[in-house]
Amino acid sequence: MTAAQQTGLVVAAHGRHLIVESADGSHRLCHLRGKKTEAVVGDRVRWAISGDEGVVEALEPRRNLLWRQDEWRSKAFAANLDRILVLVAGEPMFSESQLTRALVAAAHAGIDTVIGLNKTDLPAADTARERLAPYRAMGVPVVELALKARPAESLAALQPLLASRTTLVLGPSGAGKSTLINRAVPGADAQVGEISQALGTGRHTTTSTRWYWLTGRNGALIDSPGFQAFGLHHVPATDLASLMPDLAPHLGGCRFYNCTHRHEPGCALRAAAERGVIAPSRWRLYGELFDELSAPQRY
Ligand SMILES: Nc1nc2c(ncn2[C@@H]2O[C@H](COP(=O)(O)OP(=O)(O)OP(=O)(O)O)[C@@H](O)[C@H]2O)c(=O)[nH]1
Ligand SMILES: [Zn+2]
Repeated sequence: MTAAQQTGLVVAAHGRHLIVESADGSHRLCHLRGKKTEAVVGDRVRWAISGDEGVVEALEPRRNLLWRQDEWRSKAFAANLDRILVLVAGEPMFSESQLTRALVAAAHAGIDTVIGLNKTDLPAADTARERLAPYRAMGVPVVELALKARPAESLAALQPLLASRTTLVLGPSGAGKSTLINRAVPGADAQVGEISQALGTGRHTTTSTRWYWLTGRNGALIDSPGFQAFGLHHVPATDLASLMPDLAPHLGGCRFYNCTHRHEPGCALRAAAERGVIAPSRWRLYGELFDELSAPQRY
């Protein structure tokens, strides 16, 4: 590190514009030097003052990086995460495909996941709970929440999971992400306002990812848009089963060592699905995702 360099944490990113937070809590608008580097929220960077702004000169090595890759472009969500909280609800009813994609991407990046079932005050929560049964059974913790109807109780349930960790919050539109941030982060609106102003984006834009400190800096939440098109093209199709905790235990039992578990005879995973050990919805999603990931790329 040269004398002029300082270290900082990326707390917001919008294209090549970043907000970097220094150890004293101050924020500065920074730009990335060079075309090759790409920084995301959660990155630790080295930067130098350049007039009123700053230039990010290097990224510290990342512990992990969650990203999605669609057919046409890849997008990094955030780096150096301890956990991903996937927020879902019965109304609007969550998509099991999106949930599974998020869990596979997290497993691929080596990041723990927890599911938050929000809006448990609504009758549709019963169906949502049933749809989550296979996920509970495979060991993904499911926390029941009613962030608007019973905020204190919900935050108390989340507190042990969020404390002293960096948690990325993902979830479909309407699941309650903003409600969570506003309840868990006093002054979240002010933080957003300050950052949007610095980045020159609209106050309510949802196109950028942001870091929020929890009270006393005892952990942080990262809010990120982009759950809808959760492409997994960075995951090799042949790795998919090993990234699905309900399928993985059956690997190694197939007749063919290179079984794709799609059409081969003597497939141990198919046998498990037929016995009902693997839930029908999960087996169907495996097939859909495998075919998607193994299809020839169109670009
Ligand atoms: N009944 C009920 N409604 C809730 C609960 N939590 C949030 N809501 C409502 O659900 C709606 C969506 O919540 P948001 O927090 O805006 O959801 P979001 O995930 O941020 O959605 P986007 O901003 O579109 O990404 C709002 O009208 C909330 O008031 C809850 O526990 N129970
Ligand atoms: Zn097989």
